[in-house]
Amino acid sequence: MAEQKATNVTWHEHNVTSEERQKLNGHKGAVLWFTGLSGCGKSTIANAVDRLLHDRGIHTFVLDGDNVRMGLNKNLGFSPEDRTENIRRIGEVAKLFCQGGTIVLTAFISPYREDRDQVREILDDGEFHEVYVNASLETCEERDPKGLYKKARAGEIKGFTGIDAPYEAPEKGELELDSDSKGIEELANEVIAHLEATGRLSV
Ligand SMILES: Nc1ncnc2c1ncn2[C@@H]1O[C@H](COP(=O)(O)OS(=O)(=O)O)[C@@H](OP(=O)(O)O)[C@H]1O
Ligand SMILES: Nc1ncnc2c1ncn2[C@@H]1O[C@H](COP(=O)(O)OP(=O)(O)O)[C@@H](O)[C@H]1O
Repeated sequence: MAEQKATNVTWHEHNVTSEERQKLNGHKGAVLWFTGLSGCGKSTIANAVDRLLHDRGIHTFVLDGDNVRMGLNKNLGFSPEDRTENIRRIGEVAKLFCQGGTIVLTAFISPYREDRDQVREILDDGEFHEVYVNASLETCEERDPKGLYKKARAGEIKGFTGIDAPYEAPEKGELELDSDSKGIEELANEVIAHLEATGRLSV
């Protein structure tokens, strides 16, 4: 948990309530937290779901690993402490989007269970949906779209998730996607079905 440094700060209540935002949008806010190894399909699936929802008139936004690391989190690397801070900041940003009524899709490895649980903690009941994109290390290494596994195996990248840094799979996630054997379209539709079943796509 990051400590509160600033003193003399006061929380301001919003004038427009989240119920009013939901009514305007026609749906609730949510955080779809995709987690899994590099190359498991987080980004591709999140963007496919984003497209399907957007085309149905749902307000969405994707927060993506590499993009956030080039801006907001450009001062963070891949040490355990930096990964924790990366996820903490992204969790807070996702919370703001969610409060604004958006369905946020995040695509970060987020390897530590405790860090993901912390994000769950700061959100209201029903808002956080941990989506485990389950692809074996073998599958991810085979895909290796950025050639990073090859570099990690060659010792050119140290502390690479799944090779010489840990990945802690979800134990109580809301949804698990089999990215070893199913295609993007099928998996994206499973996510939509989950959102429908949990009532997030209506008021
Ligand atoms: N050491 C190491 N370990 C894992 N990944 C690495 C590393 N170095 C660079 N990359 C690239 O950074 C992407 C992961 O960033 P994340 O912000 O999702 O990581 S984390 O959640 O903070 O662990 C990850 O992208 P994805 O493939 O999209 O997951 C990699 O491309
Ligand atoms: N279920 C899947 N079936 C086949 N190919 C996939 C699947 N999921 C992802 N891919 C492919 O694997 C590669 C890595 O996917 P990506 O979404 O970048 O993963 P991540 O964001 O988890 O690193 C991409 O080339 C993507 O098209």
